[in-house]
Amino acid sequence: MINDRNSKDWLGLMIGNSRLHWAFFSGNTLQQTWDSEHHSTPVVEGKLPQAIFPADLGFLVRENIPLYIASVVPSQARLWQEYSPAKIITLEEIPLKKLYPTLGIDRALAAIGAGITYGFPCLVIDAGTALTFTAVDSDHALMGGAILPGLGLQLQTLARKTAALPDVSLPELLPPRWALNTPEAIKSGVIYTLMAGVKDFIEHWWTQFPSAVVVVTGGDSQSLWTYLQTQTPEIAQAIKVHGELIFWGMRVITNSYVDVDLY
Ligand SMILES: Nc1ncnc2c1ncn2[C@@H]1O[C@H](COP(=O)(O)OP(=O)(O)OP(=O)(O)O)[C@@H](O)[C@H]1O
Ligand SMILES: CC(C)(CO)[C@@H](O)C(=O)NCCC(=O)O
Ligand SMILES: [K+]
Repeated sequence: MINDRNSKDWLGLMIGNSRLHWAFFSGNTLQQTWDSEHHSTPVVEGKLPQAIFPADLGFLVRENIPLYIASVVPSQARLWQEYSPAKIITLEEIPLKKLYPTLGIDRALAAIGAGITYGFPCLVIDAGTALTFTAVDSDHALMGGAILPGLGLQLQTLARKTAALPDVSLPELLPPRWALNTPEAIKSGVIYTLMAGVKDFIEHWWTQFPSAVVVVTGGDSQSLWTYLQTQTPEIAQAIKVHGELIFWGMRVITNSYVDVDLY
């Protein structure tokens, strides 16, 4: 029950480049997730701002509730340091091998979340502000990955850095490849080339580890999967979409993760 004040309650906060991603857990059970805007002022000591919570979770404001923070935006993370129950998750705590020091904590958490949920080896594609590939082998070692501008960022950058190109948003469905107007031409160019790249990375991954796990996560994961489903249904059917991978990963490194023998 969400409204029982429970000593096992905790919050997870993933600070991404576009926005904040939140999760409310009771012990191991993920109760609810939501997103909120980046903050501009520091959090007052010991008190979370009401504005971060959806209406039905307002009761959490009054509790000294533990908060686990993972951040890829240092200036945003600093705003939370006065909240004393907060703990920043670092790469050293992630039970994966061969992580390099500047690897994004979001990538490491999503990779461990994917491995624990679906098994190793696994490839995570995070379709967020940036789109990342993060591959982990059967020995739980980082094989490597890649970073490129995400779908939304590609569209925004084109509009911002050119005189004649307008802002366009991601379509729900895969657009026609051969466009006869400017907005459709932008959508086609960005989406078809990004999908070709995604397909190429997945196929390469499968040459390394035939039919191994591929999971798509992040703000644009559902759109990406819908486009793939139209363009290459055989690949879409073979991969998974999971919106909460990072929080699955966070659960592993919090004290409340007690019920599973991980390895
Ligand atoms: N309300 C929203 N605000 C911002 N982006 C949104 C929203 N709804 C969907 N999106 C899509 O999500 C994408 C950003 O993904 P996400 O929210 O995972 O990024 P993020 O906050 O930078 O997190 P990360 O750093 O983990 O990628 C954008 O390209 C956009 O198309
Ligand atoms: C690539 C992003 C921006 C994706 O959110 C983040 O994981 C990050 O800032 N990474 C640091 C660089 C790296 O992962 O190699
Ligand atoms: K930067």
